[in-house]
Amino acid sequence: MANHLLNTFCPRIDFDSYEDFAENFRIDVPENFNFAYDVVDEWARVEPDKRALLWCDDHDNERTFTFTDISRLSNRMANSFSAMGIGKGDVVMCILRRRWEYWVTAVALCKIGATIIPATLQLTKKDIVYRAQSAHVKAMVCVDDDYVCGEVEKALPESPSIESVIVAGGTREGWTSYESLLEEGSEDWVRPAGDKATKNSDIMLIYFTSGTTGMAKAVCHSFVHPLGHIITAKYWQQVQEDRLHMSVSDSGWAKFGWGKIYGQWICGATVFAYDMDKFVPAKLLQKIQDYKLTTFCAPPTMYRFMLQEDVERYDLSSVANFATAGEPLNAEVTLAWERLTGKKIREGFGQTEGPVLLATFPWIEPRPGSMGKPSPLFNIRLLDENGNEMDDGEEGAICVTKLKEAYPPGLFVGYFQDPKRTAETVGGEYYNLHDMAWRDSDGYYFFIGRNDDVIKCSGYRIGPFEVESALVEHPAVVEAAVTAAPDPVRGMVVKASIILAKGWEPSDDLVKELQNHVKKTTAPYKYPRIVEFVDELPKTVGGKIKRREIRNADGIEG
Ligand SMILES: CC(=O)SCCNC(=O)CCNC(=O)[C@H](O)C(C)(C)COP(=O)(O)OP(=O)(O)OC[C@H]1O[C@@H](n2cnc3c(N)ncnc32)[C@H](O)[C@@H]1OP(=O)(O)O
Repeated sequence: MANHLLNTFCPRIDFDSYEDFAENFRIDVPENFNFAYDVVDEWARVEPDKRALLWCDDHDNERTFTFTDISRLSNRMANSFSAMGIGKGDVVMCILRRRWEYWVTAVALCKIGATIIPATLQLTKKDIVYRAQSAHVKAMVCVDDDYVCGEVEKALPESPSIESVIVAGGTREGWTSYESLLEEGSEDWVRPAGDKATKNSDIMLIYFTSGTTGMAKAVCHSFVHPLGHIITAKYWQQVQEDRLHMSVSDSGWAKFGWGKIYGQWICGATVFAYDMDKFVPAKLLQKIQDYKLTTFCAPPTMYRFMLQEDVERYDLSSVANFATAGEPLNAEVTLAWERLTGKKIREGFGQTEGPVLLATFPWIEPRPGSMGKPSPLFNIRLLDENGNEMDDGEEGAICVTKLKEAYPPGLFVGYFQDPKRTAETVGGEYYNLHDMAWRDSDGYYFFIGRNDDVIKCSGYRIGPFEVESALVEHPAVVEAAVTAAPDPVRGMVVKASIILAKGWEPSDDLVKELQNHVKKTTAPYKYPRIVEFVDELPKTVGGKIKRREIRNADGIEG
């Protein structure tokens, strides 16, 4: 029964051209849409043996889950979570790497109507406390990992809202075993009705993501969010029903939502998950070859790392479509990839705040350096700081406009319990992404850079203020400015310009010490890979650090 679900949500799914698609694609959002019942359980009902997930790791473990398996296991977990007192609107944070339990947990919480916070394994105690306190986290579900569980245990005394800690993939003293919860939970679960049913406006998911100032912001997605990813999966990644799709991402990132669950399952594709201990480019290439993946997506940095291997040695001919997003893809990379594999890489663009916004859709010939054209779900415009629309060839900020006319399905609905910031950001006519771009006369968009201080490095989004705060906690540092600096492999890296305290001298040892200090104080991926000791920092009259000046001196526009 091909495309059974897509046809339910979209009046039309086949198009003749990009123009036809841009004009006529539509999603009809059902009332009280719930991904767990309306997608997972629905596939289990109509095609019980349909494969949902093929999972493997670095230790010869491999498991296949059908939609029926995910449906039953999530029923069990929903019952166990409920027995632990987790109900509709409660918040559960998951640090599960790419373990299969993540999928079961996400679906179970969706069934209950609870809110999930996916988080990366690199979080420190401080990050966990901050998230637990600001979102009133009631339970933690974590992978059995000494670092992860250790940081959570350190965070518990300052996180009084956390009532339960659950460990997956092992057992630990003081932690409830995930396996035992699965065993104990009944497989009978009835979709709640009335007040207990989820509404489209309820919060399904919160991502914490870096901004320019302060700690990470809590970006809220409603229960409608998964539908927005139909565009991401079907028309950008071009996933195929019953074929394997792989997106490389830890479950803590929005990229996981983009590539490993929502749109893929709505399209009936099988998610391929490789729960790697560490990213080893050769092993990833081997998996693509061995499992004959049909569609593949990874951040540009991973393609750059793979290109340092002997790519020609691998048979990647099963892959019909390669995609990328997360940071700009250099033209040289896409050209080198095409030379070696015969396929171009299709770039997409978006943020944690929504599904794919611009992409090289199927009818569009990829242009090196371009991220493609707008998704039909969004009224994308390039605007100047006064909200005026820019012409072809002119630089403007990418904005999602006409929010008041029709709020696009999949776009975030605000910041958790922060109505002021929500109103300022998405409460008006348009949402400004603060990403600068220009458009050519054929309608292709080209990324220029951020017009704020947020750093994109190796596909990560890093707020300079968090790193500066970590640095000034060290006695050697009087002041620090954190900016992006270009890097051939990682795109950008974090650079710290530091004024030392009296009595401290620049040295390689001190650089290492400061880097390790940041790794311990804030998530390790944020540490400055370049450290420069300076006598003074460029400042405004008001004393604010002019990060832009440092960036420009390093050759970065904007
Ligand atoms: C569209 C989107 O949303 S994109 C998706 C979101 N982003 C991503 O998925 C990120 C993609 N990028 C990556 O995964 C990585 O950068 C990779 C795999 C490409 C490269 O990985 P690595 O170079 O090994 O590390 P990474 O960039 O994560 O940096 C983390 C650093 O902290 C270190 N580190 C990691 N965990 C810890 C820890 N618990 N304690 C101390 N140090 C740690 C790492 O060793 C690394 O330091 P090093 O380079 O000095 O060895």
